[in-house]
Amino acid sequence: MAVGTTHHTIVSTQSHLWNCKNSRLDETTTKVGLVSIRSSSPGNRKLGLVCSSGSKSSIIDPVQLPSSGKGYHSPKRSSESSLILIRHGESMWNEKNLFTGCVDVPLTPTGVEEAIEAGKRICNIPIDVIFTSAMIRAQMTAMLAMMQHRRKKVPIITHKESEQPHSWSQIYSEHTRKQYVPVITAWQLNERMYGELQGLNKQETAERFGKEQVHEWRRSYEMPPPNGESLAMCADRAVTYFKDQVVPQLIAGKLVMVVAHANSLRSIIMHLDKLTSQEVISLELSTGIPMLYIFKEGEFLRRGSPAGPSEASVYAYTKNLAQYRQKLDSMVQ
Ligand SMILES: O=C(O)[C@@H](CO)OP(=O)(O)O
Repeated sequence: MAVGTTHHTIVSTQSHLWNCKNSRLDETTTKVGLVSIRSSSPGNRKLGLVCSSGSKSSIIDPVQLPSSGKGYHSPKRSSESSLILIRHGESMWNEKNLFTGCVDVPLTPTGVEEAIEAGKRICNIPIDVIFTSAMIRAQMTAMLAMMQHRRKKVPIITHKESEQPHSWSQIYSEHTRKQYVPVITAWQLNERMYGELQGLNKQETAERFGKEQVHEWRRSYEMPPPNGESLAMCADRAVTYFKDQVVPQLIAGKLVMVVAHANSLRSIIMHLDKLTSQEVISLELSTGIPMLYIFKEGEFLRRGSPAGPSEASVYAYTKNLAQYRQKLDSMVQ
């Protein structure tokens, strides 16, 4: 099956990327499966809708986050940056339908294809710094995606676990330094710890404990699985890390990519989109689909999933991205 077709199938079986409770599933959007999100508190936020036909997608109505002054404050108020979020490609335990959590499982060949396809979709979007979890499935995805980037910068993992690996990995050429993208790995972005469900089959667990109980363990905000982390506990570390380490990079004008996991990213998206604990129950992320946010004047503006490197709508939103793409077009590859 062609890579592009694989993506469409995956997304449409899972119905959506951002699908919140009470969301309206528009028939015309199900092909790539993105739907609008209705806010539970009317007037708080406008709907964002990405719709698709064939292999193209475009954004109809960008999300407006509240302009209540609660956003991040940047010293350079006019600065604008972008944030790409990607859930890793299919892992060997996704394929077997096993609870994975903090077990460090690699990608399947399909996951490798998904990562490459994700890279093609974002190959015109500049990336200055990459954050991944400490897990191999996220790191494989980040590296494979970067192989597709037109700028051909080399992603290099930054080892800061102690002084020695850090000092032993210094780069002594200014020219070479300009040609790399630092990859910062952080356990805080790891998948939620699934406790005693890790390694169990999801279907068999639902049969044993009941579908509703298992759904609550998997999707509710507050309820942890037995001896594992709830989404709230996962958010405590993942969102804290995001605020402490990722946001300062964006404020400094850096273009950032974060490659992580279904639930660590659900907690981050819940924060970015200001979803309630009810709304986040229905938030599902497909493997290997990039999601773009523009960070502007201290606010995150969700821009959907770039369908391909030449998708005009992604670049139409920001002058910087458009200029960067023009520059890439004019460069001899
Ligand atoms: O098993 C896991 O670690 C996660 C992600 O694959 O499962 P869930 O579908 O419950 O988010």
